[in-house]
Amino acid sequence: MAGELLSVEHCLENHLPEQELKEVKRILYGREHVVVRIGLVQNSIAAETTAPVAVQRSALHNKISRITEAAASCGVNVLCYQEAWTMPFAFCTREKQPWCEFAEEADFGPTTQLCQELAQKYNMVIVSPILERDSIHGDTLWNTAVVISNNGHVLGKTRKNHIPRVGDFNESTYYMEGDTGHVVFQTQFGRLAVNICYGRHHPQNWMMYGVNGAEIVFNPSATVGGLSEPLWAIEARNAAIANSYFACAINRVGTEVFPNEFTSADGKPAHKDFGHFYGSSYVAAPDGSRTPGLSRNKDGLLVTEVDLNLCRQVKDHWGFRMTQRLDLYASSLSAAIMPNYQPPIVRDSC
Ligand SMILES: NC(=O)NCCC(=O)O
Repeated sequence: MAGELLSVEHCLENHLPEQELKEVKRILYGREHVVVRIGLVQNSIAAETTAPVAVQRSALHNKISRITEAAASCGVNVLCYQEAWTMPFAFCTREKQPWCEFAEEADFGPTTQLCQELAQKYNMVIVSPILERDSIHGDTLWNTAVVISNNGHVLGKTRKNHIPRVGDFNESTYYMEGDTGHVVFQTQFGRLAVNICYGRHHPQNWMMYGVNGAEIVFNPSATVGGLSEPLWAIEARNAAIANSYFACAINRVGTEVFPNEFTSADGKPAHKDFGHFYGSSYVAAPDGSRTPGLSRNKDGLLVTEVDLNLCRQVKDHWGFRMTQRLDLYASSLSAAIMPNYQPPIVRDSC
């Protein structure tokens, strides 16, 4: 043998077949900790809202392709974009046209095709939240996240369960309440789920992804400072703690100005913008720690490494999942949703 041995590991890696190497490493070093590099993307729109739909979408495709390349150069394994990333957040307008034209098929639309190319090229799982057009079911629109495996295949889709009816978030005008339940996607880099935007105000929505085994739950959002900023830092972080998983909150940035005025039905003057989308994307861990947030007004890519084994360590330490008494709540809730339900309120008869 020429020269000094570089290291035992190097020698093993060079000479052992993959499966045996794994087993030898387990015997030598103990259980392998799964470290996953997560990327979150927050961005402003890339063209005027008056530009043709195809121009607006392609400008966003270009911007996001560049950010995805940057994520790849940081070694990101799983990348998630913001809610309805291919379009301005036009739901405030209540106009159907041209905004419904942004909807596209989840399985084979142009955005999914782009994400498939990127996922395969960079060996990266991509979570791509879009406005979905489901032509098989009567052209129904949904607010959907498409999950693309790192081999470029569409792993599946999950739809937004809770639709906001607050302020200018008039989203029920555009798409239906999701019908995919609380799907969890087993990927090479862990079990992922997606709780889209307004679902973050519903602890039971977060909870169900945990019940179904998620280790990382993304919350791609679009929300404005005047409405939700005081809640932002709390909700995903609390979800991570309560459910012993990693929670990743993503919000878009900038102020989007629309061609026609709309009102907020509050007696105040009509206006053309939604307010400021405040970014501030972050990742929270099951032990309650969190990353700093991204900027309130700049495009950003947050890259963070997470050890998925922390989910189990925290479960064993705190026991929140073990003590959560799902049986108690299942029977209480089954009773509470009945039309003739009488809440067990004990009243003072005097
Ligand atoms: N997109 C969306 O669901 N926004 C609702 C506003 C919020 O939840 O802060």
